[in-house]
Amino acid sequence: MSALLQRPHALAGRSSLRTCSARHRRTMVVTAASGPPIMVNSCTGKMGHSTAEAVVRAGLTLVPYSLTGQSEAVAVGNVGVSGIPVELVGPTERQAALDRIRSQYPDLIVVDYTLPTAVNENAAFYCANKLPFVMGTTGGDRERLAADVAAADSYAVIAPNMGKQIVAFQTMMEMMADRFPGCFSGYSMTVAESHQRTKVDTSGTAKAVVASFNKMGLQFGEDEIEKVRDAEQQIARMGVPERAVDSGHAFHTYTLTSPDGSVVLEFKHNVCGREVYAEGTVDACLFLHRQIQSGADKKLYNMIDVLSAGVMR
Ligand SMILES: NC(=O)C1=CN([C@@H]2O[C@H](COP(=O)(O)OP(=O)(O)OC[C@H]3O[C@@H](n4cnc5c(N)ncnc54)[C@H](OP(=O)(O)O)[C@@H]3O)[C@@H](O)[C@H]2O)C=CC1
Ligand SMILES: O=C(O)C1=N[C@H](C(=O)O)C[C@H](O)C1
Repeated sequence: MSALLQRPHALAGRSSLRTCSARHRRTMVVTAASGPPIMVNSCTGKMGHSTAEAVVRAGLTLVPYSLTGQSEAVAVGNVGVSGIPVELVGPTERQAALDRIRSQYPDLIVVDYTLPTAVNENAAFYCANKLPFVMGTTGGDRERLAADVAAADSYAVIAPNMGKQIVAFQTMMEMMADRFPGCFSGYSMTVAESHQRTKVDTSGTAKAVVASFNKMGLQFGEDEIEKVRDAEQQIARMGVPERAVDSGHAFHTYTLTSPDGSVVLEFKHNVCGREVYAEGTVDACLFLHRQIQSGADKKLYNMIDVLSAGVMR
């Protein structure tokens, strides 16, 4: 019997899916529903694992393979997602593995929740293989990312936040910027974002919201966003519940103040856990599948497109 990684980063012994998974794999192939098969990279991470669980919850086929990084998890062989063994594929085997996977799941859509350092290389790999993908990973060179997708003429949804209600907030900020450009001219702003201490980059969501505030007249650079990663501050100052400090949270506060201090506006969005993003990621996959099936001319989307299409559950 295979030893599985039942939770991300909880290595549970060494085994190889090749020796034990035929029975499981047969089980997984029959779970096919009306949507596309979805391969989640990387199921060893917090977001990847949660998204893979959401795929299963939605009754879609979870492709039982996951591209991952260099960690020892690859040596263990597989990770358990809702009882399904998912084989981990390291960087050196990924092309050969993908060729095999594609012959079994020709319509697959890839989800990427990896690390900022992997974003561009992974996207280049998906583009080179003409794989439609949903990129939830933040950071990396975002301009290059968009340019690579455009050059490859590939289908993709790229967004720093997949949570329906947060995407709605982002949309509202974009609309406000379009409708009232310069409305906060002269105001000053502070932005604080708190995340689990393993988060290496500055929040991509905060960067996107700051871009809208810039259009509203605020002079504010991405480098001025305060990253809160200290547990004591997270609890005492940001109000993060203790249980969410390490397991995953995203608390954002944007405070806008008039030149004389007489007017203050505060925008806040606080999320504990991963589920809201995971569910939105499944919506993005279903949306992308629909666009591909209809042969849509537009190929590169963000989550505001997905929300605006009215397809978020
Ligand atoms: N768009 C959205 O709604 C959201 C986006 N995010 C973003 O998702 C990303 C991941 O976050 P989170 O899951 O918390 O991070 P984790 O650190 O928990 O997971 C990252 C995973 O990426 C894997 N990895 C590293 N390098 C590669 C590679 N080259 N190819 C494939 N896999 C690789 C790691 O595996 P290994 O150890 O084997 O290297 C690890 O399991 C971040 O950028 C975060 O900002 C997070 C929440 C919501
Ligand atoms: O790493 C996280 O956790 C999150 N990352 C995304 C970001 O960088 O904005 C989305 C959300 O904040 C959670």
